[in-house]
Amino acid sequence: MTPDELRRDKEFKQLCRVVSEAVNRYAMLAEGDRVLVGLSGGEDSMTLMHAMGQLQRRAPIRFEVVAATVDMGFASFDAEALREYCQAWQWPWEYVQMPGAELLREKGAEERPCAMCSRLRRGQLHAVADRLGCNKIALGQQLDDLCVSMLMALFRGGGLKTMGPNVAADAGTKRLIRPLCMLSKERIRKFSAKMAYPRVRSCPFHERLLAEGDRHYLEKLLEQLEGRFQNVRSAMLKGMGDVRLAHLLDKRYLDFTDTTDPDDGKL
Ligand SMILES: Nc1ncnc2c1ncn2[C@@H]1O[C@H](COP(=O)(O)OP(=O)(O)OP(=O)(O)O)[C@@H](O)[C@H]1O
Repeated sequence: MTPDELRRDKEFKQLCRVVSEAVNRYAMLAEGDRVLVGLSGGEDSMTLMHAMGQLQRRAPIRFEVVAATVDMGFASFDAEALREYCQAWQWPWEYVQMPGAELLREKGAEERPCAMCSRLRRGQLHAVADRLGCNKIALGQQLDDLCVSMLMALFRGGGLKTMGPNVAADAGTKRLIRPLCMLSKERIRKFSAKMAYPRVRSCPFHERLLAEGDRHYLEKLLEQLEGRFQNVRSAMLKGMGDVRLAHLLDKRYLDFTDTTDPDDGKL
């Protein structure tokens, strides 16, 4: 697709409308921001980069966008294909390499690699953001990721939480933003199919994580739930934005002297 075709594409326009709504709702962008987009080469972050470009053209504020890719040193990661794509779309692109595969092996983290892998990656992204003077880092997590994280935290006893759309990072020196937080994976996938993104990635643990990983298990569960609860992702999005503290069990937020009934007796 050419840049002109993309700008006219109906699906892309609709997708950007949702991104723009999320950006406004959660005050993700401000005049003069320098935003580093974490570009893994996957369809979410590639789509995020396109959407950020459109926002830049359309938004009443001015902000800069740079993409950054951390090459973790996994065999067959095709950085060249990504470089070519970035060049073709004239995206400013930073490329950093780190011996991630080696570090995972040394630390014996290959059994459960995700947490350490993302911690290492995050460190690199923050370093690039500092070097380039970026005050925000945009990540490509979408609505399904937020729903799955919510369920994961709940089922593992990690509290009622998910990935926030706009959170302080690095001791408050930067903010992490997630402009795709209101878009389902399905919509991004459908759009991505038209874009012919290069196949650049190779997580060596992918097959095993698909078969055994909790995240993938919960992704499948979310799909099953959709069969029973229509628009379950939208319902969860609504729920995550509508916290009823008085009906939860966290004593920090309960007032035992309050006599008003927040839900008028109904649960
Ligand atoms: N190697 C990387 N370099 C830069 N940013 C990355 C990298 N890997 C992940 N990210 C960022 O972190 C986000 C979440 O990571 P995650 O591992 O869930 O993504 P992914 O499934 O590998 O790719 P995507 O979300 O782009 O489809 C990505 O959307 C992207 O913004």
